[in-house]
Amino acid sequence: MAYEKELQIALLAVQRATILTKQVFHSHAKGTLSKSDASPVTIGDFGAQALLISALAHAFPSDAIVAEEESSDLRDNAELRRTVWDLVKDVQLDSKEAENLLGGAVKSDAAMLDIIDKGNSSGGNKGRIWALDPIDGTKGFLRGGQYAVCLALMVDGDVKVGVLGCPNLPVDDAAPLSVNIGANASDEEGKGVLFGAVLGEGATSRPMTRGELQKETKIQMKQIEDLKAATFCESVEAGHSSHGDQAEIASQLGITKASVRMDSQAKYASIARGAGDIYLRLPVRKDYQEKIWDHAAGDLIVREAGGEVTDAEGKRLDFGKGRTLAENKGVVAAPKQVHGKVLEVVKSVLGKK
Ligand SMILES: Nc1ncnc2c1ncn2[C@@H]1O[C@H](COP(=O)(O)OS(=O)(=O)O)[C@@H](OP(=O)(O)O)[C@H]1O
Ligand SMILES: [Mg+2]
Ligand SMILES: [Mg+2]
Ligand SMILES: [Mg+2]
Repeated sequence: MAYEKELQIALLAVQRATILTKQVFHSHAKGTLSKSDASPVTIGDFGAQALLISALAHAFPSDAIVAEEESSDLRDNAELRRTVWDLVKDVQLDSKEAENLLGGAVKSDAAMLDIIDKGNSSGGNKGRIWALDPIDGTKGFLRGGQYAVCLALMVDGDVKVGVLGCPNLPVDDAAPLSVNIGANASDEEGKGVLFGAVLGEGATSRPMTRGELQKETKIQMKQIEDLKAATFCESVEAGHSSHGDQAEIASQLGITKASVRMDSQAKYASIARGAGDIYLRLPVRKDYQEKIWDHAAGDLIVREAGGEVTDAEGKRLDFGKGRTLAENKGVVAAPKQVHGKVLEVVKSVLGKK
């Protein structure tokens, strides 16, 4: 199989990072700060980024990394730095062999800061670049909703490997998507899934563990004949995608079921496994550029499960333009056989505005 080592390292690294995020999820103090764009970041985001990059830098030292967070808030705040370091230094996988593949523990708090900042690549369409989001859906994470730990490898701008760790999604791929899935999240027994895909080799899911990887199962999007019966997923935050446009599109497609709102790339994962059918993310603000780490893994997982992912104009998402999807607006993800129909309605609704 192509990219076998990359997939294995990515799955283990995401699994290890989720041990840390789950620990923070269950702790009272999440160390939340507000970033310059008013979005939140927590000790879980910093800690998970340090663990992910540490693993990548060990296994693939020459690869570039585009990651969401940077260390300046921790350099300016000794107490916060200590809190994150206290988490990072102790988190390890139960399997010694797996932990060795990731290079073991981070050496010191100073090394941790430098590791976090290795995610500062400007991206592009040359060579091997990892795109990583330590906690996607930080608002959801804080609210007790869905969140995802996201990692993707691009080679010359093309996504080759994608991994999503979703601690609060049910393990069972066939579990119906409840409308509350984005609100009443928990990581109790039976929750926690690792999704993976390699270009040309299909997509899989497996239960998340604290050690060795469990056996994977192939996932496929649901074959829908009748769009009226479709379930569509959208963001929780009305500022992240246009609930109004999405409701209008759904209504024109004849969809009668209420949308399922959840944070993070758990939306891509949920449609890829056939729990939902369609993911609509239509822009609210014309000037917002989507970040590559919010889409790279999900885009590949959906396409490898039999779906098509484009922007609102029908263009493939272009991950080779830097840290953002500078050439794309919005996301329309659906099973291949109905994507054209969905896109037609998206264009018509947006065209009338
Ligand atoms: N204005 C605007 N428009 C679109 N997207 C934005 C915007 N602002 C932020 N973000 C990014 O949205 C990421 C979370 O997306 P979600 O789909 O999970 O959003 S939601 O919270 O469920 O509404 C979120 O990722 P995280 O920061 O990793 O949580 C942001 O990168
Ligand atoms: Mg963020
Ligand atoms: Mg994100
Ligand atoms: Mg994030």
